[in-house]
Amino acid sequence: MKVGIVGAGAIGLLTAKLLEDFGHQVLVLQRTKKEVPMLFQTPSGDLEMVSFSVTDNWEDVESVELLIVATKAYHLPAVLPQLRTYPGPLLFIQNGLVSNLVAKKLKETANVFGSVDHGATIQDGILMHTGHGSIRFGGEEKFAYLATELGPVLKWESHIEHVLLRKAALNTLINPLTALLDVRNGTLSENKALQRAVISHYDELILGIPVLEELLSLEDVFDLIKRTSTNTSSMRNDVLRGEETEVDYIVKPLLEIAEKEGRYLPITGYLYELIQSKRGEYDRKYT
Ligand SMILES: NC(=O)C1=CN([C@@H]2O[C@H](COP(=O)(O)OP(=O)(O)OC[C@H]3O[C@@H](n4cnc5c(N)ncnc54)[C@H](OP(=O)(O)O)[C@@H]3O)[C@@H](O)[C@H]2O)C=CC1
Ligand SMILES: CC(C)(CO)C(=O)C(=O)O
Repeated sequence: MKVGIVGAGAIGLLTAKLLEDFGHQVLVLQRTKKEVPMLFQTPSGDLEMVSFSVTDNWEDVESVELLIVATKAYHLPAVLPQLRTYPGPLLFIQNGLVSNLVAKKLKETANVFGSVDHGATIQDGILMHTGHGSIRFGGEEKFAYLATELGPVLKWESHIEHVLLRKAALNTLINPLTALLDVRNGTLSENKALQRAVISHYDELILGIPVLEELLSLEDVFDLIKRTSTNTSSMRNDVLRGEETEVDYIVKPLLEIAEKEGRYLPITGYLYELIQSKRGEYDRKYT
């Protein structure tokens, strides 16, 4: 299948590599022409040479059968207008809950949404696959064929909204704290006080958004923290680099979901504001 990927970042290139390994023809669209990694490191540490087909011309991806948008969520306001005339399907794989934004801006296109469980980063010109996982996606049933055509890289989920909500809750519990305290994920379970803080925050989320209780247990939360214990969360990474964060797409939608039911989430709201305060650093850098 001919697949286009918007964004030559860690997840865009990892997805390209995995799809190419299964025989698909992949073209990666960069914002501006830049060198891409030529080395790939597997989760077990083995190195392989890689080569990607890249372009910075949107016209080149017009004829693909699927376009995967692998930018950060905060890039979407700039990217979505470019996608208005694309016939689709479009697969959005950002962390967070972006479907409302996409639906508002792209009324005519066919959109599906996914969640990435892989870990990936680009360091010293090497694309590193730091954690095995999958890309689960879903939406209108008529797009389930994509999972069959694309092979094991993409897994169809009939209730993708639950997968995305669960992931947003996990990211809300882990990312802001690690970013604010400048600690790796594992510290949240190793430090007893932080462990208690995560438990209180979890209790608040399941009281405020009751459906979460069926989707996410406290054990799941600490299991993920332990599995990613050496990770720098994406929010901590963004804050450290003085970049924008995905807080408006991960944390804010949870506040809004609870608010619709007349509930306020004080811990979540407090963390949201503290992360927003870091935005000042981003604004100072860019304005
Ligand atoms: N990395 C990980 O382990 C995981 C990431 N995710 C999620 O996946 C998404 C992608 O993350 P990740 O790959 O790490 O992020 P990166 O920052 O590595 O990649 C984002 C890429 O998008 C590119 N981009 C931005 N705007 C445009 C544009 N207009 N046209 C073309 N390209 C553009 C950026 O280009 P430029 O270099 O020019 O800025 C950058 O290369 C995020 O939502 C993240 O939360 C989810 C699970 C794990
Ligand atoms: C799962 C976790 C917390 C891994 O670091 C992540 O998705 C992130 O950092 O955004």
